[in-house]
Order: sequence, then C-alpha cells, then structure tokens
Amino acid sequence: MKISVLQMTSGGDPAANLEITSGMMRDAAAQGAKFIATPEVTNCISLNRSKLVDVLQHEEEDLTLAGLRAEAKELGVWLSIGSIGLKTNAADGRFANRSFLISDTGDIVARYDKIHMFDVQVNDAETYAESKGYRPGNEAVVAQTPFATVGLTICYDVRFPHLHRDLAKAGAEILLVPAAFSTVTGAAHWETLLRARAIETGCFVIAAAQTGQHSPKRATYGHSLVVSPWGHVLVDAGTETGATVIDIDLAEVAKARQRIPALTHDRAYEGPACPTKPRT
Ligand SMILES: O=C(O)CNC(=O)[C@H](CS)NC(=O)CCC(=O)C(=O)O
Repeated sequence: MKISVLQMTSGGDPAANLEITSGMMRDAAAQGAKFIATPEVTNCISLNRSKLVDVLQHEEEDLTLAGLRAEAKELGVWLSIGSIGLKTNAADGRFANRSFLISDTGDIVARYDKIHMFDVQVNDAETYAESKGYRPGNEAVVAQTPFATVGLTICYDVRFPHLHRDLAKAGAEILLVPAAFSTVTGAAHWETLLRARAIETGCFVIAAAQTGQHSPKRATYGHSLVVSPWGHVLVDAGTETGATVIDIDLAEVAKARQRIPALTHDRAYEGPACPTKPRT
C-alpha cells in the first residue's frame, strides 16, 4: 500500500498553509498514495499568542479541517491531519493541539488531543512552554481503517514509550507521530526515538514533520520518516518540503512480532513505583 508523508514549513497564515497542504495532497495522490499524513500544527505555526488568538478557529468553523476533509473526499484518500491548533471552550482560554483521522469519504473517524506538553528548555537560547497555550488531552486513541488499526500521537508524545505500548496492545499496527521537532533535539534524538518506538511495538511508524525556518525565531528539524516494524528507516524526507510517497507492506507487522514477541512478554514485578499512565 502506498502512503505519503507531507513535509512543510507552515507559517502564521492558515489559508496559505491550507493551499500548500492541498497541493501536496494532490501530488501524493497522483503518485498513488492511499494514505497521507501531515505534520503537527499543519494550520499554523506562530510563537505569538495574540496572533494565534486572531487566526485560530473552533473545530466547527475551522477552514483547514473543512478544506482537508474536502480534499480527502475528492481524492479518495485516507488522511491523518497531524494536528490543527484550535480554539476550545475551556475557561482558561487554552487551545487544543488536535489530530484528526479522516476517511476517504471526508468523514472524521477519530480525534486526538496531544497528551504530553513540550514544556522544555532546550538550551540557553530556546525555551518552549506548550502548556501555557495548549490544554493537554488525557485520552489515548486508536482507530480503525480498512488497511490497518492506527494509534494517534503527536510530537513530544514520542518520548513516552508506555503510550505507544498501550496503543500497540490496543491493536495499533501503525503509529502516527506528526511533529514539529526542534532542530537541536531533532538532530540528537528524533530518528532514535522513532526507531525505538517501532521496534518496541512492532508497528510501522509514520512521522510527518515540519521543516525549516517558520519565522525569524522558529525553526524545525524536518526529516519526516517512515520506519518499518523491524526498525528500518524506509524513507527520510531530508529537509526539503514536499510529498514523499512509499510503498509499505502491512504483513511486516505480524512478521516482526513473530520474530520478537516482546509485546506479549510483559511480566508483573514489584519494586519502586513505575508510573505507566500519564500523571498530572
Ligand atoms: O507550538 C507550536 O507551534 C506547535 N507545537 C509544537 O511545535 C510542539 C510544542 S512547542 N513541539 C514539540 O512538541 C517538539 C518536541 C521536541 O522537539 C522534542 O521532544 O525534542
């Protein structure tokens, strides 16, 4: 089955980002892709909160969601919208960083709100405080497609192996890891984290990424990857924008798990408390 990861440099204007995303979807579909994945915050990357208040919309009115649903239907492809920044009705005014799985008829099959917030000082010059702007979700999500069961995650979630293990145990054969990784942590950790999640779970990992310079102060790592359940990097999109199409064989999931059945080898043990579920 042919799938595609779209790599983009989203800016602060959702309408412009939508046009670029739609064009890449048409390109991917023309190359035969039946499942297309977009990165985290496909609709808008802006460090400026007051700007986000101006441009982000509620899910019901969101132009990116409506436009990409229409595009998926038109092209007859399944679509993972890695995430869209959305307004919510939360009293604290925080946004949602929400991923959507869209069917080839344009219907919303699943939603997932990013659980783990990137509240991290990357180095002296670069600090992120995602939870100031975004309200974390607290529900893990797997969803059914005609070709595979998929587990939804977003970016920083990739550093929490228990979430991926839970998704795989719940039936996921594909883990979606849309991202906007920082350039510093991307170079140090990105590929290793994705390969580890694939190997541990025996899942394909499909990771569409933001890339390049979004604004004077914001850059992302790129390197959208598709990793096989055995841990091979099947494709690395480098740092350019565009659609990368690759054929994957979902039978590899069962083969990898047969060779290394670690997913079914858990043993109970006693000892220091080991949180396996998100803590507040
Ligand atoms: O704020 C936005 O515009 C969109 N959201 C993001 O870019 C998020 C939160 S700042 N980025 C990450 O999670 C990077 C994780 C990462 O780089 C790591 O785990 O090392």
